[in-house]
Amino acid sequence: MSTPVHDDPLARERSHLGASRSALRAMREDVESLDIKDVTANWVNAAVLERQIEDRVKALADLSHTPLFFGRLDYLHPPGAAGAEGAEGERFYIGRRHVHDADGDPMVIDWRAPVSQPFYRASKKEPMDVGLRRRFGYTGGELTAYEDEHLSDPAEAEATSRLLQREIERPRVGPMRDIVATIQPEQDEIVRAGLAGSVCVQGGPGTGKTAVGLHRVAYLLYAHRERLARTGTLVIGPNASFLRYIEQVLPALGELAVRQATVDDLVAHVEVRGADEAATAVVKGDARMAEVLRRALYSHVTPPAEQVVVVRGSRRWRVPADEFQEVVTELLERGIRYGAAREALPRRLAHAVLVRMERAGEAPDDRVQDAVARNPAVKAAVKQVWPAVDPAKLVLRLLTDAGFLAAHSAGVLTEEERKAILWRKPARSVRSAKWSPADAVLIDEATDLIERTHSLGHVVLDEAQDLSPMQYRAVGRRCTTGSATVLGDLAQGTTPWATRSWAEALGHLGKEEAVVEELTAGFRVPTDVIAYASRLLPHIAPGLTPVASVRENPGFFEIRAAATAADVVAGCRELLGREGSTGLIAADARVPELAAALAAAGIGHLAPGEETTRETRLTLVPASLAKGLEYDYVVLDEPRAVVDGEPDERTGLRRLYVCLTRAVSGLIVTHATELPEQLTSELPEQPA
Ligand SMILES: Nc1ncnc2c1ncn2[C@@H]1O[C@H](COP(=O)(O)OP(=O)(O)OP(=O)(O)O)[C@@H](O)[C@H]1O
Repeated sequence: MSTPVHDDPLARERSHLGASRSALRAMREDVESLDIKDVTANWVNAAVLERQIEDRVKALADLSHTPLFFGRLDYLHPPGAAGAEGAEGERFYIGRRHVHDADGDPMVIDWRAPVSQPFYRASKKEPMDVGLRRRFGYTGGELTAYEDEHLSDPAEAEATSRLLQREIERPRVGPMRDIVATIQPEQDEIVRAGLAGSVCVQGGPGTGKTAVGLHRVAYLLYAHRERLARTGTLVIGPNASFLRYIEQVLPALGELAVRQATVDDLVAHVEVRGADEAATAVVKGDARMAEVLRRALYSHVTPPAEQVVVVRGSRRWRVPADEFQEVVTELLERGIRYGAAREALPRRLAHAVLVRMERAGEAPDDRVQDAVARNPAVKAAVKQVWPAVDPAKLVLRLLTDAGFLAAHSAGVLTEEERKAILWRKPARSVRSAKWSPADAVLIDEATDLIERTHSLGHVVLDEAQDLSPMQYRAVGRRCTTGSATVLGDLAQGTTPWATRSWAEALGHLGKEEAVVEELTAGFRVPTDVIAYASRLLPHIAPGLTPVASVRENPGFFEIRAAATAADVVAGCRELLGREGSTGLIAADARVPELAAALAAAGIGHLAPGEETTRETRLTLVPASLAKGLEYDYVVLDEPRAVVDGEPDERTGLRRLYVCLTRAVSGLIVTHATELPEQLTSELPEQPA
């Protein structure tokens, strides 16, 4: 005889799941059946409404692979009555979205709601009025398990959650997934930090920085929906393949309107077709360039040499040069943007004329002031004294005209630095110039000097350690009136201008007040592998705390000699025999040879960021693109070549650190040449 439903907790939970699904379906049908003809006769409104309805229907979809709820909280007392005798607390199911029944009573509560917070934060030490915390386990969309913690029961021992562990250990397939079911308390604190403040997170590889940043955006959009819908949000990542890897996390959380971009995308004022040598890019990325640009721009403002004479009818009105100068000085001192001041200038001159008209007994009104401001003599005077400047042309001139650069960088740049940034082959025009990424950032700075950049409500900046000071400024001006979440790892900085300290970076960003948090629990890399990679830490970022892996599965880790590319491919074939994704990471220069060897062996492969399929689970990853990505299994080819692929040893070792920390379940390091000594210093090499 089967157990009746009311005695079988799992059956009861399944029945709640079924009921929640039906309720969600009813919510969706309600929206679908809205007849907008009744609501609006205007076709523009109708089109807007229709789109909103479509979005809402999309947001209410019941996705079979994402369980509707993953947790349950039974509170001890009703809200606001903690400690009240006799009254029972409510029960809430925690999921990705809010679901209510026909009466409007909640069936599932959004994970971001305040009542959901104890699901992530409550502990035996601080139960937050939670009597029971239940986690649910699913297999193929079916609710198959649950796990209870009685937080207020002193007799119950604290235990690690098996379901949590299972989620952490699950094989990785396809793009990044959300972690709503298993956000850890220290991560949750960052996720739910207020919108007003900026947060900076230093964390080693796999500590969940990217995950935390994305969940923070989702949380902020929930808590400040209207404000952020107006002001906008932005997630910045290091490159297109990384953005492809993370792009599905926010939509899966119901957030479809978050822009994701690289810093290069943000500053794409010109077509970038060139590249700088490291020494050049370092100078161009230095914050002192902002001062050079400012000086160069304002050198266009010249003291008025003559009076302005405005002829109206039979009368002539004169604004003497010294009064004109006073207006100019006042505008310079007010610190408004170059362009705004230039726009204000004609009206200021017109005002001076109007004052004279009034003194002469006339009674001019606003229309007269407008007309005077548009008078050709006023326009000509403004053009002379405060000319329009094109930001790209300004940068072009600085980079091509040695005299102009010298004049405006005196005392700011050294002679050597000037030489480093002057183009050897001067371009004739903005269009024909071979702009580099660093040049585009300079143009962005100049653009902002002329016209204020639009500021968003919140910006998440991932892999921040690689930004130059000028890039930080470019990001900072996109959130001057908003806040930022800055994520990074000083040990993974691989650009010549990589961040040395977060305080410095936050200064360039204009967010000096940001709190710096550290995450040290590692969710990706197995213990043995992270211990091996951490041998590099004293050489690449002394003082940083090594990551402590929370994975129980020891994974596997092997170092083996591989004389040829075919040996490397053999390693890949071995790993492809296991479940999940495999990455072959190699120095950029070795990628073509390995691609050929894979093809010769009949093994198909993908490029980073491309989605793995059942047939193709191997990604060939150039070391320069490995950052931020992860694979179940990794073959890391020739560490020495990875190090040597960078301009200096420290950067090389940092690149190697990034590459060594991409594996979730297992790593094979293959090498034909000797391993870098910093890796071999502790353990003798295992036999091949
Ligand atoms: N609380 C968690 N529960 C389950 N998985 C988690 C948790 N936190 C992070 N992860 C997983 O760990 C992996 C690493 O996370 P993430 O990529 O965000 O780390 P990171 O700190 O940005 O790493 P890197 O420095 O290498 O870019 C991801 O697969 C992520 O989903």
